[in-house]
Amino acid sequence: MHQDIERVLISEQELAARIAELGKQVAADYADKDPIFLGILKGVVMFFSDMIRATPIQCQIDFMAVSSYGGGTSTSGKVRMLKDVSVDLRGRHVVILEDILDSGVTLSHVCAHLREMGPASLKICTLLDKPSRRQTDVKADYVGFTIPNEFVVGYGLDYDEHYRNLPYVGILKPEVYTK
Ligand SMILES: O=P(O)(O)OC[C@H]1O[C@H](OP(=O)(O)OP(=O)(O)O)[C@H](O)[C@@H]1O
Ligand code: HPA
Ligand SMILES: [Mg+2]
Repeated sequence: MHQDIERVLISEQELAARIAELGKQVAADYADKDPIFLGILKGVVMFFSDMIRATPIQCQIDFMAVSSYGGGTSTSGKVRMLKDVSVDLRGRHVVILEDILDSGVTLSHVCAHLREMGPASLKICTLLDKPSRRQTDVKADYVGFTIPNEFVVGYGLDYDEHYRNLPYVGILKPEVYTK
């Protein structure tokens, strides 16, 4: 295990098993809808690639890049859009794929932006949900794991742009971000 990790919260095996289940559920719900899976970069990178391979239906993919945490462990409250969608969402069934729903500031902002584009439907699929931190009333339609109020990294999630390449989700030692 990495020296900065206090403990593994979700192992590689647990991630794979849960994503296989989520993929089956989303595939059943969207089988005839040719959905657009819209990933919110950068944190979603690993979940996105595993999730779409677990969802073997006709679909398209696209990405937005937004950032609000910078080098901190709580939201700055300001969501910077670094890359907008690049396909036409009008009349399409859109499933947002996210790594984590925490304060909800990011997804509230993203959903408001996407609704203006006139999708036929808009749903949220998040690997991790941390409801204890919520500041907005956004709710996910598909949740991989509900997690406690801890700052987690790995499997795409970062602290100050590091740890994204860990294959598991781990709790970061508080001394790493309080020093
Ligand atoms: O619910 P919230 O409190 O808004 O937090 C969730 C968002 O925070 C992280 O993004 P971040 O701004 O760190 O950008 P990144 O994906 O590039 O790491 C994460 O990937 C989510 O998009
Ligand atoms: O717990 C977290 N870890 C990493 N990035 C995050 N963005 C929101 N919450 C988190
Ligand atoms: Mg981040």
